[in-house]
Amino acid sequence: MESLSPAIGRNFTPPAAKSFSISTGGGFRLNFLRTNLAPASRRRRVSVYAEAQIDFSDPEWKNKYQEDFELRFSLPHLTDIFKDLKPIPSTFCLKMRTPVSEEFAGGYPSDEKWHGYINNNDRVLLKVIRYSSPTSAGAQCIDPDCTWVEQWVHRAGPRENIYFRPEDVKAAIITCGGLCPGLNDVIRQIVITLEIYGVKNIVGIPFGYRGFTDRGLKEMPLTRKVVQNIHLSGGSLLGVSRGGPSVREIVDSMEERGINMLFVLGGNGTHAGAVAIHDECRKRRMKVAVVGVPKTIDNDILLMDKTFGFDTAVEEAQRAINSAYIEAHSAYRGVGLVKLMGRSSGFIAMHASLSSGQVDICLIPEAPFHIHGPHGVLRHLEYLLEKKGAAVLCVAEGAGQILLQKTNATDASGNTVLGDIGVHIQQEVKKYFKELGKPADVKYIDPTYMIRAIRANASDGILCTVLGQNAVHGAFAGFSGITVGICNTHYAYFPIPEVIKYPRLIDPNSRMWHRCLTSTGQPDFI
Ligand SMILES: Nc1ncnc2c1ncn2[C@@H]1O[C@H](COP(=O)(O)OP(=O)(O)O)[C@@H](O)[C@H]1O
Ligand SMILES: O=P(O)(O)OC[C@H]1O[C@](O)(COP(=O)(O)O)[C@@H](O)[C@@H]1O
Ligand SMILES: [Mg+2]
Repeated sequence: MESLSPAIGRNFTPPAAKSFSISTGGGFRLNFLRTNLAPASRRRRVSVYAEAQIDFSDPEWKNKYQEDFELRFSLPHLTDIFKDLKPIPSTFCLKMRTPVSEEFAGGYPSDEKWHGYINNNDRVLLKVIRYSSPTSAGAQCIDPDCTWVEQWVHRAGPRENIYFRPEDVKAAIITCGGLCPGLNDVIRQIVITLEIYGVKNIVGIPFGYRGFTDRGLKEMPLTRKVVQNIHLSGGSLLGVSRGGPSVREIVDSMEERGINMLFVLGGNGTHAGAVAIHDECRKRRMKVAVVGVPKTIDNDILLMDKTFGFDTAVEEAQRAINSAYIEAHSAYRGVGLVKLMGRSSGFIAMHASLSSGQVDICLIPEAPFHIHGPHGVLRHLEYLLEKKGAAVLCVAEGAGQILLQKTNATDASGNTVLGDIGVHIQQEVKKYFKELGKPADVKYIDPTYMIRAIRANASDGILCTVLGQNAVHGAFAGFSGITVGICNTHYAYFPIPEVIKYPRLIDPNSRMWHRCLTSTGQPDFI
């Protein structure tokens, strides 16, 4: 369960638009705009935050909210810019199993009896819990009464009509940011699906966005043969990087290379880049589809059940926890300490703690804690050593940053370089027990890069397959500036800005975090 923007307050979903307003009692103000359903481009243009309050005494507020939601989640489409663009029947049909011929003289293959296409009006329900009160655990409410408001997003999948002739397509795939299990699986599925549509010109851009401009980095031709076995190893066939050229330089390079489909695999930074590329292409009136596939081991993208690689990371993290447990329990007054990834969200730490059942203390960025003092982590550790003879701590890398010296350093992408909370806790534990004059044998494990570099497990393999295929379907359907995700076990397209407004966080009042606390038995460290 993600928490909401701290600026808005945990029980309220941030909507957008102007001309009617929501009063929240939380002291924030939101505006709504009443519009008739206009073409997607026009609707998006008018959907903006503004400064007025939603009036819940207005009997129409719910309808207005839903209209605005529809507007915010409408998908940018090539026809927003190219009004006269005419679709053609899809070349994607699984009844056509033989290789697509070089010439499409006889028209594109199709089978009228095949019901494998998604209707453009199909929708997926975004929120499935009906909270009856804002005080229900983890409740996300729009109004103070927590009224049920349906929120629908666009169903992903192949459409009957497409907006690119496969022989005109030059598709490029790029992987940016840090590694994540499953990148190769997604690359592989994108290539395979493009080929099924009949695309022959597919390339990989090496080492993230910098591959567009760095001299000496050549694009890599991709075929089914090239990608056939790449999912058997971790990492990215194409390589990754942070930082890189400006959006203008990237789009210049795309223009030069004749790229008209770009598949961008990355996290929130990469997706911000993808939106900027999409906007720049529109400005230049380039007929380009930019489609993202969210890649973040931290699982910090909004609105999705999970992102690919997360399950694998949890499974691998659990192994590290198990080692820490064995070390701690085999030592005299042993303390096992594991640091896991999670820049601003503690999902891996929470899920690995839950799945292992071996963790006594789980620390995440979303739940503040004291190390020292009567309610601090060290005092509880002392209690655990007395009671159980050993203890296991699991800490997310972004936890407790307030306790560390700030460096103000940033990486090439502008992300803050975090202090090492794992090392800090290790030192503090040693110091504390030394001063107490009691033994404590601390074993510290930092499996970060080992976790990130492994290949995807079976469930992530399937997730990557579906996301990769849907990314291609979205591009052929003429959408651009969108991304794809799993939503209540179904697959949906989202306009990119909606999923990167802020990092998805654990709600400390959610059932999942409460379950974790139940499992570890840890107290509040405040
Ligand atoms: N706001 C932004 N606008 C455009 N590009 C961005 C933005 N933020 C990050 N990027 C680019 O996206 C790439 C990946 O970003 P990074 O934050 O490292 O990883 P991630 O995508 O996993 O969050 C980098 O090449 C970076 O330059
Ligand atoms: O050392 P690197 O490569 O910069 O990566 C470290 C960061 O990558 C992450 O694993 C995930 O970051 P991204 O989602 O941006 O790739 C963070 O948890 C961690 O802080
Ligand atoms: Mg990021």
